Amino acid sequence: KKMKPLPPGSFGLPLVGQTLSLLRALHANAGEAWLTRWVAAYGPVTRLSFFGCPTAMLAGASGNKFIFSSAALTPKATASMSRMVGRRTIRDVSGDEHRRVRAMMAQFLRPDACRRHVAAMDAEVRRHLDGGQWHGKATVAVMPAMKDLTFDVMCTALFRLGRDGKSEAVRRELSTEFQQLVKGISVIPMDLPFTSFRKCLAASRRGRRAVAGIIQERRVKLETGQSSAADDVVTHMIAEGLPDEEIIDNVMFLMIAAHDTTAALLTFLIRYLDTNREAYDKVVHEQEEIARCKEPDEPLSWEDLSKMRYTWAAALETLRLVPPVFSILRKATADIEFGGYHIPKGWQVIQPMSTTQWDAAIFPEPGRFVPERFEDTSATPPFCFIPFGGGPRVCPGNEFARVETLVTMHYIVTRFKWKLAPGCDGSYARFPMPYPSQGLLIDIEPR
Ligand code: HEM
Repeated sequence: KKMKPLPPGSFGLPLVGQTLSLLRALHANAGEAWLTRWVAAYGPVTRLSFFGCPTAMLAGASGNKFIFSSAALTPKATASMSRMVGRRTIRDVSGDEHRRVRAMMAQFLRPDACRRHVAAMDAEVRRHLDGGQWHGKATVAVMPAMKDLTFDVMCTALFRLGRDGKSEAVRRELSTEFQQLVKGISVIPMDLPFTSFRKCLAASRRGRRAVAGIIQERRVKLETGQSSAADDVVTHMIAEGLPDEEIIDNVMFLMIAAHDTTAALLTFLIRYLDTNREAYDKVVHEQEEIARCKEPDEPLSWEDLSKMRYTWAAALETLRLVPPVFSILRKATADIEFGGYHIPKGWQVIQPMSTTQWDAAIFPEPGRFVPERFEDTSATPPFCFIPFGGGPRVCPGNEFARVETLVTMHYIVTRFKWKLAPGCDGSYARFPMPYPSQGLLIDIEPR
């Protein structure tokens, strides 16, 4: 059988390839334009070189379908990510082992589990908005505030960290170390004295020690009958016999996956609602209707969340425009063929979400914020809207993120009015997570 040709494109300069050019575009929030130019020049299946690795880039819905279903593609973590969280996470295992670890997490992320998290999330969100970062403040830096909030929601709902003196100290320690170590994911992994990467590695080591302490404490409780496997994800993994090093790696990964992404979604939703008053008014109306039917201080219920259809449509539109995860990255474990081209074993395969989510043929006027597009999600063509990925690796935390987003937006919208602070233009850069300039400064006033 005659071998198909390699995809068209260029590997650019040795080692550097297109890495600096694309990273520069992402930092200038021009990544989508860069990709559009590349696809226009070479087509929907192309080759390029990224971080010194030959890479096939797929654009379009059929590429998405392929990347989510091919058994010859496995998730690939960047070297920086592996150094920060470890090499035995859910992303590093496949087949039965992957299904086993995923099931352990899903136990606490499925809709029925999320239903049980609503009360804890509600209390945590109120605690934040009543606390020093929002209450009584004239100006808020949204992204840092949202990172703090989503980190605490995750610690409370998923890891059952309490608020007593010792647990509070562990929480703050983890928060400090994670704020530092997430920066290490987006830098070149050069472990040299005085580099920012080395500082992040030190934070990662301290974070791991703190997680190891939690495992030790949970094991004692489990063995002495003070807790059960159903209590929290760490105890569950211990009861399932996962080795400690794997529990640490998975907890490190979960801690990043569970808070940074949702913080970005909330931040950009607040930004888009500020500049789209019609959508803002509809969200306010929906949330006030819910608040009107409740006693003061009565927590939100699962049923209340089901009434927040427009607010969730606005969140989905935000995920279309600014997906927190920029692209799906895989590695070919065997030679593969796609779209008439040969992709050799060992190559990276990358699928940037914007190639469908910003395609005017799929989402007319793609730069406009139109939540109505998602009022009926069945109208979206398959494999075109993929902020949570797809296939067997689809994000298992999507329901957790939905519930957390809706609870948070309910209290922000019903308690505050906001507008971008003078001097804050709402622009953002990608590292590759989107980060707004000045953390998105808003002026707030109580409603
Ligand atoms: C707006 C919020 C979120 C977005 C946009 C998001 C997006 C994603 C994406 C794109 C993937 C990769 C899928 C792939 O490679 O095919 C993923 C994987 C994952 N996410 Fe999320 N995520 C979010 C929130 C969460 C939350 C809240 C959690 C946990 C509480 C979570 C846990 C995970 C895990 C464990 C994986 C790995 C799944 C696997 O490999 O089987 N995510 N997420």
